[in-house]
Amino acid sequence: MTDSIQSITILGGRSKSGQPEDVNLRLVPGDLVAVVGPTGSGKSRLLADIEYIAQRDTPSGRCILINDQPPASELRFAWGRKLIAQLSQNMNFVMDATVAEFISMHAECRDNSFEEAGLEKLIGSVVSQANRLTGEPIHPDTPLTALSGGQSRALMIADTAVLSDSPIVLIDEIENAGIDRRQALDVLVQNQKIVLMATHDPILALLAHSRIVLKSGGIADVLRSDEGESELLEELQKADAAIMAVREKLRRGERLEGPGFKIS
Ligand SMILES: Nc1ncnc2c1ncn2[C@@H]1O[C@H](COP(=O)(O)OP(=O)(O)OP(=O)(O)O)[C@@H](O)[C@H]1O
Repeated sequence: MTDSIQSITILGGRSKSGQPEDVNLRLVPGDLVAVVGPTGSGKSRLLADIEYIAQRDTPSGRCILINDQPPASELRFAWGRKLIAQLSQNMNFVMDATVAEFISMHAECRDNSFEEAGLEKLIGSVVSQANRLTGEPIHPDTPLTALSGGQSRALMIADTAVLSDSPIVLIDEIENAGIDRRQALDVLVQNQKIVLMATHDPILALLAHSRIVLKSGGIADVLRSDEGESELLEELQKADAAIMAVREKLRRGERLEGPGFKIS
């Protein structure tokens, strides 16, 4: 399905108070968008509108175009549930299988015509993408239940990027533990997903190419990163790296005195 979706367009509806939204936002594969706003501001509604390919028939009155057109009704309902892959914070495996068996099962659910060599290549590709994201390498013959939290998240993200046929990936904050968040977003974007990420984390929001600002159920603004924000991102990433280094020392049971860092 990814091949058949070249764009998603959000046409504005109205906020909770009926204020019209002045929005015509076209997203293409490889776009990374943050969705920001306080609790109750309508983040989930916006994402649900995309998932249902709303045709001015949801509370927000928004219209979603696929490839610049309203979808034919049979496609709307066939696509509906498959449009969005969700990556949530709680990613733990409870299946009694190895990493390679899990990837094979997922691949075969999608397409059961894989030759053994093709499958091996696919497993290698998912595992190597996952290993870009985590400090502790994953091996194909590791049991899923033996993966750490960071390794599980990395495998889920790589599996979604490489194997899921959903063109849109919705991310609920990526926890800053055991995983390289920048690489995680890169893996999805490089695999031509349209990534929408609801977040309150300034680093994640600034890693996005643009951000949708929600207020009272309406899209109040769509901001694009500028030079000032790129500089701020660099500063925040330095501070983040310093905190991570201290956290690592804490984990190793070391004392936490100097060399300190200052945020002026
Ligand atoms: N444009 C809108 N018109 C009418 N109702 C709306 C609109 N946007 C959101 N709502 C409704 O407002 C309520 C809160 O919205 P929603 O759950 O999407 O907020 P949220 O930002 O995801 O909140 P949280 O951060 O707490 O999860 C929901 O009942 C939703 O259906």
